[in-house]
Amino acid sequence: MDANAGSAALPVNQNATPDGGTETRTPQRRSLGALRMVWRELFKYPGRMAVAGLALLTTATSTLAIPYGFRQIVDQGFAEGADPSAIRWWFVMLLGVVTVLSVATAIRFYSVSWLGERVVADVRLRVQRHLLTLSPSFFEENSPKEIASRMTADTAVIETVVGTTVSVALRNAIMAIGGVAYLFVLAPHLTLGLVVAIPVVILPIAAFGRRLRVVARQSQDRVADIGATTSEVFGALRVVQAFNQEGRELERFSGAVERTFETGKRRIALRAVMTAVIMFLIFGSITVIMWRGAIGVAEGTITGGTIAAFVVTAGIVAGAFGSLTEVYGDLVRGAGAASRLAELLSEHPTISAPARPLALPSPGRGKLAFERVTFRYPSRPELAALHDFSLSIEPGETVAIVGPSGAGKSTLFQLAERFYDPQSGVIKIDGVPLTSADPSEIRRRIALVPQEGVLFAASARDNLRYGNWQADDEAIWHAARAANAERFLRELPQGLDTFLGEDGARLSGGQRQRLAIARALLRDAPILLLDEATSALDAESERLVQDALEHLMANRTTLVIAHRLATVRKADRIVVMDGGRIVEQGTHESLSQAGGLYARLASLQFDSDAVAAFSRSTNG
Ligand SMILES: Nc1ncnc2c1ncn2[C@@H]1O[C@H](COP(=O)(O)OP(=O)(O)OP(=O)(O)O)[C@@H](O)[C@H]1O
Repeated sequence: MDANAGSAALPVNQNATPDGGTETRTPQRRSLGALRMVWRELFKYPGRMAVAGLALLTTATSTLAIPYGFRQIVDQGFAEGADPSAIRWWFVMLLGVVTVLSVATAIRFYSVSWLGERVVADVRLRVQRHLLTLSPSFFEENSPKEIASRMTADTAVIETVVGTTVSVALRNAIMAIGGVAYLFVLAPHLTLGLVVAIPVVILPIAAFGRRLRVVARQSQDRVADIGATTSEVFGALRVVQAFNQEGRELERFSGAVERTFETGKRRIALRAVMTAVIMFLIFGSITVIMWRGAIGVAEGTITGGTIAAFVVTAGIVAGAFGSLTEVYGDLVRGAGAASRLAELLSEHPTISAPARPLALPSPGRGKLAFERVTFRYPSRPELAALHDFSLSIEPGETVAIVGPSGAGKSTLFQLAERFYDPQSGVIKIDGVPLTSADPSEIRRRIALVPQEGVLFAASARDNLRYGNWQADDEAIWHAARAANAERFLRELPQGLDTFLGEDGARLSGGQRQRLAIARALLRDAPILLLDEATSALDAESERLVQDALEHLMANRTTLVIAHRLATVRKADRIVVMDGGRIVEQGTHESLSQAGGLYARLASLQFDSDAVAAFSRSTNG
């Protein structure tokens, strides 16, 4: 995958659910080699693995010791004239084995599951740490939803592999091998018969199991459809009721419910048949063995205890083989999940610091220059978002960028933050080309106020400190005051500790903007990139935001994508862009009078009455 060539899109996740049916796309994905990444994580915990391994061995051997105990008890305990002390001894032994088995099972379960949880935690951390270094362009081409599914569902599959599958595989392999060996010791003839019978029992069960999993999956998908229909209807209940569509929506829902029922019916029918077949095969083979055994007992070639031990061991062996047939499928699913995570890890950041980054002058002056920059987004190589673009902004200057949609205004910000590198030309901060500096240094010189004040699901304090994690409460209140955010912050139920909730749903648009401004104030960077919100605010809120912006822009180099008349009028210079080029430059007065693109845009975009009044006043 070559992210630089703009083809960073990951293959679509085929199936990241832990419950089966993973269809991986490439043969390479089918190989279990992808699980190497998981083993490597696992081997970081050798002590825990040793405990798990020991417990595993103990449970497997003590499980096999149970039929041995049975044999002794039946042959000696139930025999006529048996010695009571011998009986006690064998029962005590059996209880001892059961105790060891129980304790070892608990230890095995805990250590193996611990490893599963730990490995998944480590993988999640590793992937997240890596993803945070990738450029925003990666997330344009790969949906965050898809990546989130890898972080949750795929890692859950890996947890199953480590926490269950591997343990099941090892334990059952030991029990199958040990069990068959013991069976041969007990009754070689019967065992030969059993060796033939096991595949006859196991194969149909495995085949049924696979079919059942597919149908179970379809069943789950239908249930998910019900969920989707429900959330859609209730999410838009006002529209549904306003258009009197309740009846139609119920019909649609009933369709989804009936389809779920039909799939469910197929699943339970299959399960019913499967149960009958399995019961017949299992109990049928036990009956046949017992029958052969009974003949052996009658002929005096075998003891009752041996038969008892044989049946119990055969059950254990059959169960072990049954479990082993499922292991491969689980491992393949795990390998698919691991390779999807490995893909994320192998993604190289397109933007990184040079080996020997140049230091930016300190303290920063705030000069920002674009020199003959031509830039095409990797995903749209045919279109130049900036075309031979040059613009130099002096320290402390405020430049307003105006232009129609798609002119390339936001692209300037993307390049100034070095989220992308241009194909030609250079961008400099304080005379240093961005490609020669450390990206984190560059970004430290910039405060960004996006159009929509982004709020994180955290306290108001942390949302503000996003600008500067070192800021104390005094600095926070100082910034809040300057951003006209103090009053509403003080009125929050727990002040700065108030949780702002996902998407900051508890704040109005204007309040969010002022919070974003306060955050940028705390950042206290020499360069300000301000994307003015287009959302209309009421007059009072608008005034508060404008006033806050003035505080923010003071003594800073400001590049503002302007949507407000007040902003362009205060700017030192207005740059009018179209098609990735500068088409006009000047002040509001000069550009309004020039009658070009700016004058046209201004009359549409800004408050037209105000522009008209302004034009009248300057003309007369
Ligand atoms: N991430 C992207 N990938 C591909 N093309 C993009 C991307 N972002 C913007 N473009 C394209 O680049 C051109 C410039 O876009 P840009 O966002 O800079 O315009 P803008 O002037 O900010 O527009 P608006 O005012 O609508 O936000 C447009 O043609 C746009 O379609």
